[in-house]
Amino acid sequence: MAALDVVRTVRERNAFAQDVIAQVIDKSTMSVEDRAFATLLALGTVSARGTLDEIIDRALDTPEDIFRETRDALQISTYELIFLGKEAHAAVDQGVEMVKSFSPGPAARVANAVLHKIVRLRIDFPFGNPATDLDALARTQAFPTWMAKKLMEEMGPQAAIEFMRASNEQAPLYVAVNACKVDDDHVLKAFERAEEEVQPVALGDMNVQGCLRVPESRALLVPALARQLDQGKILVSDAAAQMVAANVLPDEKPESVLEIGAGRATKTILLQSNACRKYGSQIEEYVTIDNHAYKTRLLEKRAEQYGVVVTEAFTGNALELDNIMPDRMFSFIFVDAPCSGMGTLRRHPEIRWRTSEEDLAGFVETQLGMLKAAAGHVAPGGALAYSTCTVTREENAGVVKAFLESEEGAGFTLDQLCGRNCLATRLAPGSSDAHFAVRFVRKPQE
Ligand SMILES: C[S@@+](CC[C@H](N)C(=O)[O-])C[C@H]1O[C@@H](n2cnc3c(N)ncnc32)[C@H](O)[C@@H]1O
Repeated sequence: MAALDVVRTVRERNAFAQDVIAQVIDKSTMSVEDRAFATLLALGTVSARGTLDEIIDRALDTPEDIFRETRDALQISTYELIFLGKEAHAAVDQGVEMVKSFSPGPAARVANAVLHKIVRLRIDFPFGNPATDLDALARTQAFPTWMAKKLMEEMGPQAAIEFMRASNEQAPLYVAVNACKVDDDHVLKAFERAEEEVQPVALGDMNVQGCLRVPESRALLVPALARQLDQGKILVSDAAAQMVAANVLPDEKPESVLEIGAGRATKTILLQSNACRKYGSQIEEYVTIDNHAYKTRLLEKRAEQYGVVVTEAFTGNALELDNIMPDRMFSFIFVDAPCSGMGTLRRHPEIRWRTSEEDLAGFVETQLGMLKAAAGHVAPGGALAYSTCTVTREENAGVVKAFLESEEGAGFTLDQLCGRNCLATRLAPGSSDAHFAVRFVRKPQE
């Protein structure tokens, strides 16, 4: 029933599944095992929603007549039948019980009939040959066809299939040691005392300093470790975000930083923590901007919790930077751009079916607009970094190229990050999300 609550709330409020899970499942009194299963079911159902709807529609004469609540419950049972291979009777009975919990009459009879039909349809899934039929291939991975096609075109078939498979896995849990408050040893000892395992993290050939993998997510419920979180000593964050934050800062400590798209402060905390590691202290003038007031409020609260210096937190449209902070220059600007988020589908399962191919052009316009708006505020000799958590060519290399070819980008050159033109992590089972970052430098005499 908890999974049903999540699926329904995500749909009704257009909410993020992880936020709803945090409220509905993480705060419940269910056992650790029940919570883990409800989370798996909720995340799986939300991420496969479009494919599940298609299967449900195949089992209905008039798909538009079914109540939305009934469909939510059917999606969960269909997910169990098709993707978890659950035994037919158990999945049907459970689905009918779920529907009865809010509508005991005809809706439960409809659910029973539909689920029996889906049991019969199951043998034909994915309704085509995945080797030759893209729709069938997309169904096997519960991806929208346009997304599967795009991944195949950009990555090649094998890498695309691996990427889609990995997107359906459970995301690993990582924490960052907040060097603004403690050193790594302090946190390692806390885990040791709590008898919980943590592992250092390397992505490819790079160690990510202060990044720890926590194999058992329940470890963070242990009071002593939960306290480390409450006290802002550790931060839950994907390893790729940590890797970007560890490597985009310039070699010399910047006098002032502007973070564009600062959201809820995750990168703010990571960047200031890495400033402590790299320069021995936080950046004294640290300004942020995001276009959502509620995120700015949260940013200020979290900055305080994590002991992180934020000198000014603006709410506003970064495309209009010239009006918001005219003539103001920064030695380093970090653009954490809004993007399609396709490198984070494990953590944000709703993205898959909420994003359309047409949305990509809108993201590119904003990303390029942010870089162009930021360009005039980078001090001569200063640096400008650009980061996304996606894998599409147009949002990553495409935006970089378009910026360098633009009038605003003409005064910049692409810098090296760890000896390469860009940082790009790959999504793989048991590893980090896929993030992308580059850094430009403004020519001194510009
Ligand atoms: C990738 S998210 C940033 C995540 C954030 N840096 C963090 O680590 O928590 C991109 C952010 O850009 C913000 N954003 C989108 N369009 C914007 C705009 N035109 N001006 C300012 N911020 C914008 C979004 O609200 C979102 O928080």
